[in-house]
Amino acid sequence: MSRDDPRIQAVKNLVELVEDFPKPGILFKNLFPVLRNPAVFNGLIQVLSEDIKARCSGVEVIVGLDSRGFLFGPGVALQLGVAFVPVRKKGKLPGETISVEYSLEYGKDSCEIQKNSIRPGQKVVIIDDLLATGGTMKAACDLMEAAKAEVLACVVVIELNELNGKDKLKYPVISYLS
Ligand SMILES: O=P(O)(O)OC[C@H]1O[C@H](OP(=O)(O)OP(=O)(O)O)[C@H](O)[C@@H]1O
Ligand SMILES: Nc1ncnc2[nH]cnc12
Repeated sequence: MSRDDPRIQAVKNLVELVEDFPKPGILFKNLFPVLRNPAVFNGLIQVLSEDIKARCSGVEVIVGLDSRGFLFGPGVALQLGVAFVPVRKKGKLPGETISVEYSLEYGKDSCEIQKNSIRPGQKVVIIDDLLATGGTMKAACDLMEAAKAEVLACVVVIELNELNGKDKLKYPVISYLS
């Protein structure tokens, strides 16, 4: 089981916990120290890639979420020899886009992909650093459905179990730390 993999334990040891950031009451889990340690960062990319290869047969596209999904998605896509496609927050992508709106704690936001970036029927795996309420990942799943892609799994390094983000998602969630 990958959660017990020493490469994941090494990641766990580097996660920085910051109280009351960015707001009072939030315990922020910062993965940036992992990127300062090439051996641990590489180990994480290897574990993610091995699991996706084993569990998401036929994956054709790794979809990374703006912005911290961009830290891990491209490395995994390179390992697997498949495409990387970014989901961006609104107004950042040129040309024709597909957008979906999603709810935040206060108000709404939207995210987008370039219309020609994913073909109907393509098998995709969505990657982000962390699943909290699940609103961001749900919006990405909705975008994939709008593009008629087939979502094989949602992969995050950290899942905040107490927020039940998984309940918003109808696809398998693969996570490593909580
Ligand atoms: O499950 P949710 O409640 O939607 O929260 C999880 C999202 O929040 C964070 O991103 P953030 O919006 O802070 O943007 P960033 O990656 O650009 O820092 C995190 O990287 C996830 O994308
Ligand atoms: N607790 C948390 N730590 C890091 N990123 C987050 N995004 C949403 N909640 C977060």
